[in-house]
Amino acid sequence: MSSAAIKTVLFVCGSYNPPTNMHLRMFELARDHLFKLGHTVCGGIMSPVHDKYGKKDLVSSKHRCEMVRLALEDSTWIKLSEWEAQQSEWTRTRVSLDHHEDELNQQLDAQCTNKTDVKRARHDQHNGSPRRKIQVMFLCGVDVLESMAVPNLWSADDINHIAGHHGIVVITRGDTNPAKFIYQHDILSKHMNKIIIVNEWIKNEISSTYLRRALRRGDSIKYLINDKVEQYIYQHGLYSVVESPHLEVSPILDLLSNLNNNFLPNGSPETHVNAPRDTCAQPASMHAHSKQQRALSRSNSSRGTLKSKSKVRATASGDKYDRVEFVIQDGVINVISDKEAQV
Ligand SMILES: Nc1ncnc2c1ncn2[C@@H]1O[C@H](COP(=O)(O)OP(=O)(O)OP(=O)(O)O)[C@@H](O)[C@H]1O
Ligand SMILES: NC(=O)c1ccc[n+]([C@@H]2O[C@H](COP(=O)(O)O)[C@@H](O)[C@H]2O)c1
Repeated sequence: MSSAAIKTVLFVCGSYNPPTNMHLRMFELARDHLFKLGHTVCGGIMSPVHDKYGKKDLVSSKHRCEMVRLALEDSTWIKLSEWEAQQSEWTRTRVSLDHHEDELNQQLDAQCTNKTDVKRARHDQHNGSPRRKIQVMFLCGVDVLESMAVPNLWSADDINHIAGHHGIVVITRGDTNPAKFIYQHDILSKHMNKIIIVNEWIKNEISSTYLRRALRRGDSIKYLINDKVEQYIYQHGLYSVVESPHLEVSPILDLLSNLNNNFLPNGSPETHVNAPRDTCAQPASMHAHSKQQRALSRSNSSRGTLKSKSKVRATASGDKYDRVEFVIQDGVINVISDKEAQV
């Protein structure tokens, strides 16, 4: 059977704590690469690890599965598998790969009502078992591949089976050299022909660790994670999130939208937000010292250069502040009072 006749399903197990955009990018990168090598990739599986895996800061699999489900709502070909999470204990990756491959092939066989097809499948024996029509390949980042050298973490037999039977697609991460690692590993080097390295040329160091840290500090995680997953994290207060960085500044946004219509197309200086009171006066997009500045900075930062032709005085309020007053003149926003609400 040629590699094009076997359908490939990519399988990634992991913590997904939380799922990041890079977790999904991995699938796209791998599919493009495999397509160029002549494989037919027909699906992807994300399999969140069991709670008993016991990794530090792991939130419950109920939340992690729900976050993966939300992240995948827009994907046409990658699906969540809750099988690992629903077992009574942690499952080795080899066992999970085998389970998903058997399950898919059985379902495909069951759909195969044509008797000759069934006969052919039975006849097509390979090492005593019916030849598979769907191959579930192990997709991982290079850190997981390298963990195969950690003593007692993976059994030699499992590595042999994962590389030899399933095949591995590995995505580069940081300044790593998977080819050298594979060469130095006795078992992996035996299966060099079944291990496909996909170079991520646009280095992307998004990790769940980085996002958890940002959330603990109240920093924004927008554009690193699916919007619905981000909302889910705030709604459920996951990862000791200190506050939503999205202060309610809609009145200011409305105001700026209106002002935009009054701005001249060319010629005026760039708009800056001057710091209120005694804080450093910097363009808000460079550094926001106070919460008010952060709020204004967010409302401004995506708008680029604004051109003003008139002086405007206005006030706006948010959920934490009862009133922010500012004047816009010659493209400069001057905050003139920023009274914090008494709670
Ligand atoms: N930026 C990345 N580049 C390449 N692979 C990645 C990247 N982020 C995650 N992966 C891969 O995604 C899979 C699942 O990742 P998992 O959620 O377990 O780890 P992680 O994102 O590194 O999380 P943490 O930071 O919590 O350790 C692993 O194979 C991991 O190597
Ligand atoms: N022996 C094994 O099968 C084995 C060992 C280590 C990690 N893993 C898997 O790798 C995935 C990623 O784990 P880490 O986040 O610890 O790198 C998890 O889904 C975990 O189950 C499997």
